[in-house]
Amino acid sequence: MSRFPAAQGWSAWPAPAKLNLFLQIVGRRADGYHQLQTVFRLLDWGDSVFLRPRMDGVIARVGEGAAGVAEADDLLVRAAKILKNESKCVQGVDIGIEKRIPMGGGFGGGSSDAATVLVALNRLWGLGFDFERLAELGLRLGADVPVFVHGRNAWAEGVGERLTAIDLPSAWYLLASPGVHAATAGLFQAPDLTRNAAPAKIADFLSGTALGNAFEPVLRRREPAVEALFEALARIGTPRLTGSGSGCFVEFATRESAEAALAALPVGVNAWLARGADRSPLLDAVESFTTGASPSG
Ligand SMILES: C[C@@](CO)(OP(=O)(O)O)[C@H](O)COP(=O)(O)OP(=O)(O)OC[C@H]1O[C@@H](n2ccc(N)nc2=O)[C@H](O)[C@@H]1O
Ligand SMILES: Nc1ncnc2c1ncn2[C@@H]1O[C@H](COP(=O)(O)OP(=O)(O)O)[C@@H](O)[C@H]1O
Repeated sequence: MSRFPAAQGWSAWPAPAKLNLFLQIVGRRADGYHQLQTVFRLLDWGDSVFLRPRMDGVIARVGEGAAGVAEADDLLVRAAKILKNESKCVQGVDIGIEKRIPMGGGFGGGSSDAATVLVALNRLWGLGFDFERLAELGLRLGADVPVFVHGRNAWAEGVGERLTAIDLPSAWYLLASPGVHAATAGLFQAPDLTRNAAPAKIADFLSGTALGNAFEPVLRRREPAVEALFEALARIGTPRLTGSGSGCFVEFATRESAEAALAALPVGVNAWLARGADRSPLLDAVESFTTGASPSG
């Protein structure tokens, strides 16, 4: 039984993971932040966020939360606080999470959790903010939050907030984690990171000429566990890094081929499968909520 049952007022909302199918750095802003070009692919797999509005104005995390993350630092809680401050809403909310997305793996779990809180609470509190406004608020929490708010696979520029929706072919992914936490800030500072790549076009990605990840060579040199994972995954396909790592993935056209690859991996590789999404399952949950049906709890 769920720890957050509908009978006790909880509603359940998906927070999908993402992959970066391509990532390069083309420059730097005056404040030092790096300007990227990347392709975000949303997955039909991720965390589950549970929300239960409360009338006393308190925002509280219920249950364990993301391992090792203090309540005040939790992106779930910070997203709810930003929305409350901006809207002057008098309501509060209890927040629960079933965490599946490994933290610090480049799968975007924290950012997606935050986006789900923004989008779902906007409905539950009846605020009527549009997605643009929610994405702007989300950007204050992290560069990956806006794509999760809009819920479409996207080509992204700027720090990841200038989004162009793109259609991607259906695909299955073998995801793998080497069990090391890649510190994003440190990797952006790495002297051997290529940060002046020639700008690519969406067509370069779609034709398959732009598929690399600028962090991949840096992380493979720094982390023996990442290099070992790449070598193991190379036996079943073409491994790639997501985000700033340390998570990796291999793309397959069908579920059957992904399952066969998973079965062929050496024992001890921490890998699992996920389907690429056409659009975020969060959008479906919000739309069914609008039409009067309650999301599953
Ligand atoms: C690399 C990407 C690709 O999707 O994803 P992840 O690997 O984190 O999932 C993102 O750009 C991650 O953006 P974001 O989630 O905002 O990064 P954070 O961990 O908050 O950033 C930590 C630090 O990295 C540096 N940083 C971050 C983003 C950026 N475009 N330029 C930077 O220089 C800044 O010093 C920042 O303080
Ligand atoms: N709800 C949350 N889920 C995951 N991480 C969170 C959360 N709230 C804060 N964090 C912090 O954000 C960091 C980055 O997490 P995450 O978004 O999962 O990885 P990545 O940015 O590599 O995709 C974590 O190491 C953790 O310190």
